[in-house]
Formats: sequence, structure tokens, C-alpha cells
Amino acid sequence: MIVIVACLATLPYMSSRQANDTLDALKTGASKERAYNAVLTLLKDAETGQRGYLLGSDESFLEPYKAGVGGMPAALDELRRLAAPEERALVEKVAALSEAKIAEMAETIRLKKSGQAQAAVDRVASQRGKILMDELRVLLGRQLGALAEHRSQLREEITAALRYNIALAIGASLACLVVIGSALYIAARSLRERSDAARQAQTLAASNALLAEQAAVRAERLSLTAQMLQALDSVKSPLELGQVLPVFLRQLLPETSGAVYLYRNSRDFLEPKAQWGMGDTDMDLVTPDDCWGLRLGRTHRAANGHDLCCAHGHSGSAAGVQICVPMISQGEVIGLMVLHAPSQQATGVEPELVATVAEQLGLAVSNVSLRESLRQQSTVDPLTGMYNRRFFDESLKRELLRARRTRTACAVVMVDLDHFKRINDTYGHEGGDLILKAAARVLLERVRASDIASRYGGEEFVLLLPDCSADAALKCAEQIRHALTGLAIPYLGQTISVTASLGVAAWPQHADGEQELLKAADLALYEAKKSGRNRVVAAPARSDAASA
Ligand SMILES: Nc1nc2c(ncn2[C@@H]2O[C@H](COP(=O)(O)OP(=O)(O)OP(=O)(O)O)[C@@H](O)[C@H]2O)c(=O)[nH]1
Repeated sequence: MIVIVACLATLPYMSSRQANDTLDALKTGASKERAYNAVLTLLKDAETGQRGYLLGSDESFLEPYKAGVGGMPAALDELRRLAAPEERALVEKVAALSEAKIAEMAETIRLKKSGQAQAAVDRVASQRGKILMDELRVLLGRQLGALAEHRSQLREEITAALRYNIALAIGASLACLVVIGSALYIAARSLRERSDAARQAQTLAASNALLAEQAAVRAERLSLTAQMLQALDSVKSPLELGQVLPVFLRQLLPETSGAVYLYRNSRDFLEPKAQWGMGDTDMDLVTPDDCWGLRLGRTHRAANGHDLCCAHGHSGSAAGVQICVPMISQGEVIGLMVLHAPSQQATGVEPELVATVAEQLGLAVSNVSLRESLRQQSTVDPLTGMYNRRFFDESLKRELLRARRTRTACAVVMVDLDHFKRINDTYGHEGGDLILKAAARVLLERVRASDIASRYGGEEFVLLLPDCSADAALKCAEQIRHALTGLAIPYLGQTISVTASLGVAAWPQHADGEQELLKAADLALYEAKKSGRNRVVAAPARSDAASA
């Protein structure tokens, strides 16, 4: 583009240089004309002075002659200086003729001055001077004519060149304007495109940053959800939910407080199982009718004081929002998640997030309940609600290890209802079951929370009493025997009563390992049966007894 503009700008300059050359030629031509005219004029002046002197004899008439002759050398030099090489011969001819003319005039003046006036007149009359002058006139006239013609040609040329130059200058200027305009347009468009591209890049960078931020938040939430689900997988009972859930829900739903409620088995109430962000506030039970979320069967959001608010109340600020999300598992509503937040825009109440958390919680909580019921089935005797034999055996191993480690005593009490076959035979299996359940209640009531009371099989029970000496176990067994004896179970208009025989053995007095301990208690029980039933018998001391 710059090259094009430079070329266009050069065109008028080149053209004007041509015009200048023509102008110079014109000037030189004019100088030559002046020089030829000067030679002619000087000769004419000299001739006029010569004639005046010859006619009048007054020396003052010679002034023009002298001036003409005196100016000639300079005029001829000027002609020589201006002459082009091809003109030099002509100039020398003019100079020779001029000098001959001047010499002729000088001769006539000399003759006159020397008193030979007639000779001078005769010499003039001979027309030698006139011939020279005529020749000079013809020569100079021809040259001046040629110069005039050349001058007129040059004038035409220079006029045409000037017109061309003006047109060229205008054209080049217009072309330059077009080129520069185009360049400016292209530059402006490119600048606009670049600034548009920069703006787009900026917008793209901003939206990328936002997406990255959102992705990081999502990843963080996913990781927290995964950690929560992993922790919930290890939760053993619904009770533990209260410890695990707040830890994660506080982070997952950061600007909220809330609680998780689960249906009781009776499904008449929902009990609070976990809460976060509420301090130590005691949570009330919720009835299904109290909650619009449960009644509508979907998430219910209510701006406090404006929308349809639930009767189970809220603990958020007056300007806040309460969200009730039913927790569903396998098509059944198993609980309720209630959230409180300062506003609808608070972090942690995004509908998608709340729905996901409630959905995951529903599944996890239902898994916890399932595991709890499986665990119960595998560890609890369904008739009496006592631990079963397997759970007892595992507990015995664990407690004996602990007793050895802490060097504390550990006792086992075998309980066998007396003549139970007879009870069954008399009152039927149902009557027998009633007695089994009543006996179980007695046992459960008489032992500490840390003790394990289990149904060992049939009408036989076994108690594991950690940190309990043989004497203390004997006392406990005696109280149990007494309480069992006092049982009077009404059944079909009759009253069923029962007695029991109990065998007591303790570590380390009576046995070393768990099997020996059980065997010792069993033998003591056998001894109790053998010696008349309804009594407590302690195992005999080990022959190799070690002290605890
Ligand atoms: N109703 C009922 N009876 C059971 C259950 N398990 C075992 N029994 C009965 O308990 C009785 C146990 O009888 P036995 O082992 O002969 O002992 P006992 O009749 O109690 O006699 P002693 O132990 O010697 O005093 C059997 O009749 C069993 O059928 C149960 O779950 N329910």
C-alpha cells in the first residue's frame, strides 16, 4: 500500500520535472533571442552613429557608434555561451560578419576624421558595409525567427505539460485518497475485528473461569457426597446417623441449618435423627400432616412469613426460607429433610443440589435401616428379643480377651427353665412361648447395659457378665432365680409359673478359655438340675486356678 502511494505521489513529480526541463529550454531560447537581438541592436546603433558622424561631422554623433562597438564583445561572448554545439558555427559566422561590419564602419570614420570625407562617402556608397549588414540581418532574422518558432512550440508543450501535470496531480491525489481511504477502512475494520475478537476472547475467558469455578464446586460436592455415602455405608444403626450426617451436611449445604427426620415403624410420627447448624435445640416429632412437603409428596419451598408454611415450624430468620424435601426409597417416603437458609439464593439451597442430597440420603438411610434389620435378624432372637447364641459366642471371645488385658473378672451364668417340657405339654407351645418371653424380660431387666443376655437355645439362656466376679455373679444369679420363681403368667384363665436352675462360672477361678468357661457353667447347671432344680450352683474352682 505504501509502495502504491509512493508511486502515485512520484507521478506528478516526474511530470513536473519534464515541465521544468521545457521551461528551462524556454528560458534558454529567450536568452538567445535577447542575445541575437542585442547583437543586432548594437550593430544598428553603431551604424546609426557612423552615418550621423559622416553626414554631420559632429563627433558627438559617434556616441551610439562607440556604445554599439563597445558592447559587441560582451554580446558575442553571451551568444557563444548560450549557443548549443550545433549553433556554434552560426554564432562564429555572426561574430565574423559583425567584426567585418565594425571594421568597415571604423574605416569610413577614420577616412572622415583624416579629412577624406569624399573617400568615406564613396566607401559607404560602395555598399560594402550595407551588404555585410544585410547579410547579418538575414542571418540574425532567420535565427530569431527559428527561435520564436521554437519558443511558441515550447509554450504549447509547457501548457500541455502543465495541463497534464495538473490532471495527473489531481488523478494521483484522488488515487492516493482512494488508496489511503481503503487502507484506513481496512485498518479500521481490522481494528474493529480485533477489538471484537478481544471482547469475545474476554467473554470466553470469563465464562471459562465461571465454568471452571462451577466445575470445582461440583467436584467438591461430588467428593463430599461420595465421602458421606461411604461413611453412611459404615453406619451400623440409625442412631449413628445423628453423628455422621451433620458432619457432611454442614459442608455440603454450607449456608443452611436443618434436620433429617425418619418415620417410626408405626409411621404415625417422624423422629429427628440428625440436625446441623441449630446448636443443641431439641427437635420435636413431626406428624405427616404438619408438613406440606410430605402432604404434597414433593419438595416444598416457603419464604418465611409469605408462603404456605409448615406447622412443624422453622428456626431460620424471619426473612429466610424453609425447604422440606421428602426422602424416598424404593417408591416409599421414609423420611424428611428440612432446610433453613437466610434466602432463596443462599449457597446450599440450589434445587438440584437439595434434590440430589435428599435422594442420596434416602437411599443411604434406607440401606442403614436395612443393615440394621439384617444385623438384628442375625444377632437377635426373634421370639424373646434377646441376643442369639452366635452373638453370645462372639461377645464371649471379645470379653475374655478384654478381661485378660485389663486383668478383670468375667462371669457366665447358664439359665435353664425347669420342666419346660411339662409346661409345653400342659399349656401348649403358645403358653410355653409366653413363659419364654416373660423369662427373657426378667433376665434383661436384671442385667447391666454392658452385660449380654442371650437365648442359648430352647428354654436355655446364658448371661455374659463382664467385669464381674464369681461372687457377684452368684448374687445376680440368685436374684434372677428368685424373680423367675415369682413369675405368674395369665394364660387362658390359668396362671403359668416357672422355676429355673442356674450354673455360674467365672474367669479366672473356674476356667481359662471360653469353651472351658461355658463348659464349667454348663456342668454347674447340670449339678443344679441334679440336685433338685430351682437353685444356683457355682462351678468348682480350677485345680490349676490362677489369680486374676
Ligand atoms: N414353647 C417352646 N418350647 C420349646 C422351645 N424350644 C424348646 N422347647 C421345648 O423345651 C423343652 C425342653 O425339654 P427338656 O430338654 O426335656 O427339658 P425340661 O423339660 O425343661 O427338663 P429339665 O431341663 O430337665 O428341667 C422341649 O419340650 C422343647 O420342645 C420354644 O421355642 N418354644
